[in-house]
Amino acid sequence: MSGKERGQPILEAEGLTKTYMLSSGMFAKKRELHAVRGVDLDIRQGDILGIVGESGCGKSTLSRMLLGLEAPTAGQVKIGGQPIEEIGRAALSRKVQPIFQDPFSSLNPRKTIESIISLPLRLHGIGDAASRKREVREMMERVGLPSRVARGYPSQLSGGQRQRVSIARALITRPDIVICDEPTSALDVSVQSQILNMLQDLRNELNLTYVVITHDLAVIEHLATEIAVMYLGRVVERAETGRFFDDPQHPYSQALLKSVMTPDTSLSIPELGLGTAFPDPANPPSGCAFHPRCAKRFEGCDRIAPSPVPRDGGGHVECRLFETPDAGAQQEPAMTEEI
Ligand SMILES: Nc1ncnc2c1ncn2[C@@H]1O[C@H](COP(=O)(O)OP(=O)(O)OP(=O)(O)O)[C@@H](O)[C@H]1O
Repeated sequence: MSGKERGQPILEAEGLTKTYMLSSGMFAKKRELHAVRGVDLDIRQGDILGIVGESGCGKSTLSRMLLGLEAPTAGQVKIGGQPIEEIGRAALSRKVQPIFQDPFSSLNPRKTIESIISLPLRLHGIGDAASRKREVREMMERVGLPSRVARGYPSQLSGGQRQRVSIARALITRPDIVICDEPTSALDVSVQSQILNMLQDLRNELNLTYVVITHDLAVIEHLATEIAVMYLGRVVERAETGRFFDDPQHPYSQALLKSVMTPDTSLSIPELGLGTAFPDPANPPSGCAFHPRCAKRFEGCDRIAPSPVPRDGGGHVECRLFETPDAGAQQEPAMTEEI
């Protein structure tokens, strides 16, 4: 489907950039760390965009900016076409809600489950005590929590139940967009797919749009309609999920997919066989940031930054191989293993 047929984006990022200034002492010169570098995204109603990449590539920084929790250094986020600075904090938190990775640390241990789930309603002054109670019970039922746990505390629940509580709390004000940062990585494997299936059902029932941040391609394959692959603060490939898994185009995406074949995807992206470690965002490689690890690099990749090239079926790939049709013929000998 073309972008036009799918209607206007509900969430957009335009040239979104975050540069942190690092100080290494009172008299030392500050250094710049480019966490997110000019990211453009457009997410349509009902989409589930999975953002994947190695630790340190900028996923969480990007999600904090999408939530309005962190101001960008440059660029902007729009919801329904309106810049988020114009929306105001209270209205914004009714439109966009986060679900965090660790349901235990994000739930107040001294509050009852009912009080935790109803907090956003109370903060926004929605309803009276009786209607809030009804809303909470209804939402608990939707997320598969038995009503008897309402008067219990987070420590009495399993990890999966705690994540159901944080999902109920995120959805109680009926947001349009939910930003899920590693929604299942703290959970037992047996519970992960239950939570992913539930997120999918809730999206259909409540007309939600998700951005799912993860290092785990299995989560993307299970849940996402589209994928954005991040590398050192850039989205280096964006595609519809099925097309991506059938035909990953960026050499980094190909290495990521290959890594899924290794057994332990639970803690972080496993060894990618790329020869060198993820680069330091405070000292990024010149040209294409991926070139030191790329088995397909060729003349100029160490000097010239690639530009996005449209992919068949929508999305883009940011690799000079696709800008220069005969580039493969000029490949430099690779220092890394074949991908
Ligand atoms: N407040 C901050 N001050 C300075 N540097 C930061 C800050 N927050 C993040 N960074 C740096 O920005 C880069 C991107 O970090 P970010 O947490 O967004 O990556 P990530 O892909 O989410 O990683 P992870 O999966 O480990 O959370 C990293 O090098 C990180 O050290």
